Amino acid sequence: MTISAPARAVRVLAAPGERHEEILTPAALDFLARLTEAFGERREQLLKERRRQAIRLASGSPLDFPVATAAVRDDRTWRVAPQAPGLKDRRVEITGPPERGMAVNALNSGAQVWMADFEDATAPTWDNVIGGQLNLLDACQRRIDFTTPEGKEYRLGENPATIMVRPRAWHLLEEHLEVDGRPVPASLVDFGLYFFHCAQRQIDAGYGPYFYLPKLENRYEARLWNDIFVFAQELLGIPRGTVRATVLIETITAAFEMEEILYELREHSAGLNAGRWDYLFSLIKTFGHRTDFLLPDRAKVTMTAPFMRAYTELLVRTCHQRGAHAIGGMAAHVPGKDPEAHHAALAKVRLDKERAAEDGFDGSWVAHPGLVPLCREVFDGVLGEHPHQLDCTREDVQVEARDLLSVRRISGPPTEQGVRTNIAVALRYFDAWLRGQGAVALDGLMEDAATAEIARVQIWQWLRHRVLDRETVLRVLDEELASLGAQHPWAALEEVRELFERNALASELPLFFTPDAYTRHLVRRAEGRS
Ligand SMILES: CC(=O)SCCNC(=O)CCNC(=O)[C@H](O)C(C)(C)COP(=O)(O)OP(=O)(O)OC[C@H]1O[C@@H](n2cnc3c(N)ncnc32)[C@H](O)[C@@H]1OP(=O)(O)O
Ligand SMILES: O=CC(=O)O
Ligand SMILES: [Mg+2]
Repeated sequence: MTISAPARAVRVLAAPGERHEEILTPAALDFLARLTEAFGERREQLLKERRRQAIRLASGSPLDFPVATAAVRDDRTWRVAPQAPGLKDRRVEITGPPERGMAVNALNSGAQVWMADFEDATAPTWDNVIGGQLNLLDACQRRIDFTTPEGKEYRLGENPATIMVRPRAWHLLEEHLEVDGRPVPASLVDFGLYFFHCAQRQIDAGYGPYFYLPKLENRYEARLWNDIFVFAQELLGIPRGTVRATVLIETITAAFEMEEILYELREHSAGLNAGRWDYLFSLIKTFGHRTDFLLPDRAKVTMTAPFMRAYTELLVRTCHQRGAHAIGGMAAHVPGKDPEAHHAALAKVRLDKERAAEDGFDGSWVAHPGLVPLCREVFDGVLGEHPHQLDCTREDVQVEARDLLSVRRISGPPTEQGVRTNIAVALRYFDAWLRGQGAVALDGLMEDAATAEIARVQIWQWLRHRVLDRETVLRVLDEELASLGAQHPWAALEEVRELFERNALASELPLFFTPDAYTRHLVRRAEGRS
């Protein structure tokens, strides 16, 4: 493979780690430089457009299905690309960070797909980012087997799951790589390195380079990804249309452009996924200033709330009308060690998967290998021998803007327990994230960047609407920090407190906690070495 030199070079601003040179090859860095040159500016324009849209919505502009694209929605003839090898049957998809042991466990779990996650489940330390790429490269080459110092063996089995990679979202930067003195967009790093090293290898193995795309806010961001796919395929001599990508519908604005997002990506589309946690976060962030969007304790905002039903049913209908898979999101419960809690968790996950399968979803996410058999059993019950239920076109579903925005029916103030839980979750998650762990089990629930965002924006929203007072928050904050310190004497309590205060107590709500926390705490720059 030859790539002619780009006008500008990538500088690596990190000390060389073990085997990093296998990923950060001159050709791979040139490829990243080309992607950055071609798309960096457009990304910045789109981030500005996000801010403009947020201001319009905050000042009362209505959110509705776009008039400008009515023709795309009305045209019943277009369909997305056919299902690619390894993506026809997606009844169970396991997600998790691309950490080595978890990668082997996920690939062997019996799920059809492993979503290797650089986004919600990964704290983007440099070692996690490059280590994750190494694990993907090793998995593609079937050389990922290893034995731990304690003697535990990890061996890749015969029928591993199909790999889909979720790069970090558009708002994040990778500060250990620079082009022209500026950090490289993290999405381009995660996409680009995996594509560069593994696209051809995956094709040779009978699959392809497959992706999950997080936190898109509109059709223009989908168009940007499509253009990146066309460009990357052309540059590396990979046939156009080989890439497949499933877009997470996990922002409130994207829910109004599901058809358009599929349309923009149609030659590379592998459907949509209902990313419920970021969706709730986005809803609170976008409309947090409005009293009719005051949400109660997180535990009370379930998938049966009418506005969540409208969102998931519209997603299934939209996908199936266009020949695309609809994949259900994540139930937060994970198996526990205590038998009673374990059974209760499994029962809750089962209900969630049953609802998804009956609604017409073609498969669903699980957070843990122990949930794979349950999810498979539920979807087997509905799909049988069929790989999907695309013929369930949900003509019965009619969703209007007000259905997606009808939060008032469940709105209300928090309970004291709800406040404490949010503070505890945010603190414990921040602590784990600062130590390089992007997903944790807390009180039987999977917590990751998306759920931590909900925890801190709910506190912010409740304070803003004066259904919670600052003294209570500060008192509970002290108590929960003390409890965290007692359980984890190594916890970075001052940094955790600061993160919480900056992200939950500021008068202006930070859009995400991750960019600032990353720059302050995770970046470990060394002198540039190239
Ligand atoms: C909102 C969203 O975006 S959802 C998608 C993003 N979030 C995620 O992907 C979270 C995925 N899940 C996880 O990371 C984990 O399940 C956690 C952190 C919640 C819990 O992990 P643990 O505390 O290690 O659970 P537990 O002790 O029960 O694990 C038992 C074994 O299963 C493995 N395991 C647990 N979850 C996974 C997973 N998702 N993938 C692969 N292996 C897993 C563990 O590594 C462990 O393996 P080992 O015995 O070889 O060490
Ligand atoms: O990424 C998934 C979500 O629920 O957020
Ligand atoms: Mg998400």
